[in-house]
Amino acid sequence: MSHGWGYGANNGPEKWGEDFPVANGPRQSPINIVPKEAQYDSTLKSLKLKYDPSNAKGILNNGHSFQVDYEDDANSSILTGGPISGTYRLKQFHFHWGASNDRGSEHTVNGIKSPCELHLVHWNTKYPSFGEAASQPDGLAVVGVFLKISAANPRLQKVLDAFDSIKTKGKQTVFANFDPKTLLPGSLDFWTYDGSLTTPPLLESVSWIVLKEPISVSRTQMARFRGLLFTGEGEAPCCMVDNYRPPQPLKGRQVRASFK
Ligand SMILES: NCCOCCOCCNC(=O)c1ccc(S(N)(=O)=O)cc1
Ligand SMILES: [Zn+2]
Repeated sequence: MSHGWGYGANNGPEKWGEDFPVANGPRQSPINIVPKEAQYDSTLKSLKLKYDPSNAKGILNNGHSFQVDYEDDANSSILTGGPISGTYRLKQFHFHWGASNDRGSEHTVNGIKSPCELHLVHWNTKYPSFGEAASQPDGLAVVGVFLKISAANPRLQKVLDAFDSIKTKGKQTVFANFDPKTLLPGSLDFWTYDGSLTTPPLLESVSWIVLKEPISVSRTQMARFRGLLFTGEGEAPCCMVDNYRPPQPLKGRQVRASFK
């Protein structure tokens, strides 16, 4: 692709392999999760998420999604337990969503898409930085949470209220004092498997931890996600929708479940 990657017909997931050959690698993400084929693993520890709301820095429209960035120069917002060993620091969280409520998530369950999926991105502190960790097979851990259409989710309000300030690509604004733990469902039961970043550079460095229980989002709230733009100020506007990669071949990987 002469132009940058995206989600359009000319630069979307079917084309990413041209610039990023790992797109056809052995541990690509997302995947379709088939609960009946997941193996319950009693040795999996419970997930431990300890977040410091004051680590929240800003919210950015990066032209592919929007992300909330966190201070990661200390072990104050961390993930431990689950399938991982050691301590992983929260770097950012972001979402993927569809143009309509019948699609939008990256992982699917029994082939079913959700309208939206939240990703909380963490990096292994055995490496000096996120960038270093991102190229290591045990470098990253991403917690995925499905959003399903139901009552409005008040926990999303602060994020939604920032959208007017980050409508176009490259815009960012201060986003302080936010605890991502408030975005998690009641149960931390999860599926886990070895995978990759779901956007270029598609690095095969992610321990995926996908929560079984979704959180809610209303139709109106989803409509506000779709008001963001892929495009920059002054460019012909293109709505930020369908920014999801479809499921990739499992290639013999085992999906484990933390629950029976
Ligand atoms: N700059 C040093 C090397 O960095 C390589 C990592 O790529 C940087 C930008 N991408 C990401 O950080 C990044 C993070 C998470 C996900 S996802 N959707 O898999 O959770 C996809 C992409
Ligand atoms: Zn993501």
